[in-house]
Amino acid sequence: MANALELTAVSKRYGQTSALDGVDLTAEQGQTIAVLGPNGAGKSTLLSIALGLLPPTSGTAAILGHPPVEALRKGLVGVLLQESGLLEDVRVDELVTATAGMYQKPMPVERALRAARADGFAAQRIGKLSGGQRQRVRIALALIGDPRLLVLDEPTVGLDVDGRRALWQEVRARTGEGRTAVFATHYLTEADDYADRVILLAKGKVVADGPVEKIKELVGGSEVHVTLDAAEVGVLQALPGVRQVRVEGGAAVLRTNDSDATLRALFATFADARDVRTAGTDLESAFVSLTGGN
Ligand SMILES: Nc1ncnc2c1ncn2[C@@H]1O[C@H](COP(=O)(O)OP(=O)(O)OP(=O)(O)O)[C@@H](O)[C@H]1O
Repeated sequence: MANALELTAVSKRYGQTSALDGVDLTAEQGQTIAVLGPNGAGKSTLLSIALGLLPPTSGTAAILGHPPVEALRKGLVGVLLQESGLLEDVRVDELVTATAGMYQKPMPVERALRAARADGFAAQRIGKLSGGQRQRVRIALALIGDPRLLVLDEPTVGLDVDGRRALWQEVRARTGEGRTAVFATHYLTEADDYADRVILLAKGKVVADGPVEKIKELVGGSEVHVTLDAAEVGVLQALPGVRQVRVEGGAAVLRTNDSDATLRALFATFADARDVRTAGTDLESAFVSLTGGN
């Protein structure tokens, strides 16, 4: 069975900027994959190259065994890009119906509208819609071809709770049937809740790739959060067990292999240590640690 998506040694340069640097990615059919990374990490560039919308400087991309442009032409892919333009003067149902006509085996228009929670304003002109309603229309357009692969760039931006829940319900139903979804997001909880696998990008490189649990394990240990009036990072770094220190507002966050030893030394060294709490590694901490704290 062909992979849903395969990127091999993909690099993209814009002048001096290296947007992607030797990225390999293989997505099997039936997976839901989240692409995470700080602003400018290369997520949109990766998705655009995967879709054949942007040529790589080097490397290759394939969708279900086809060159991306051919896969798009065959209607195998549904796409939602950030803030893509929509025709303003047509009704929502007219636009979705016209788009359905471009696919060989589209899903019924009503079903796509319902799945995207756009059925309540199907007769409205697009020009009159709110930002979140427009995003629902983009989702309906991504779904209408009943594609084997969905590629979604920050799909839940601007969506309310109901819209988000509906989207993930649809994605789950589709991957349950062996279809594939790849989405970029800044919402780590979405990756945690809905992705089988996370690809973590930083400065154009894949810094981690695997199930959410594996990504958390990569960082390992636990964290001690503490408020101090004044403390030098170097002193905190030297406490027993501590592997990494970062400062968040007035609090210091110590990543440690031995939270008991760290806590004992912390209280012995700093009389003003307060608001102390410890936590296991969550995806956010792993993200910060693996992407260099951006
Ligand atoms: N058309 C372009 N011309 C020049 N540089 C670009 C262009 N598009 C992207 N870049 C640069 O490539 C890098 C990756 O950008 P990209 O948009 O892929 O990041 P991203 O991870 O999607 O960011 P965000 O989270 O902000 O959406 C950035 O340094 C960006 O400035």
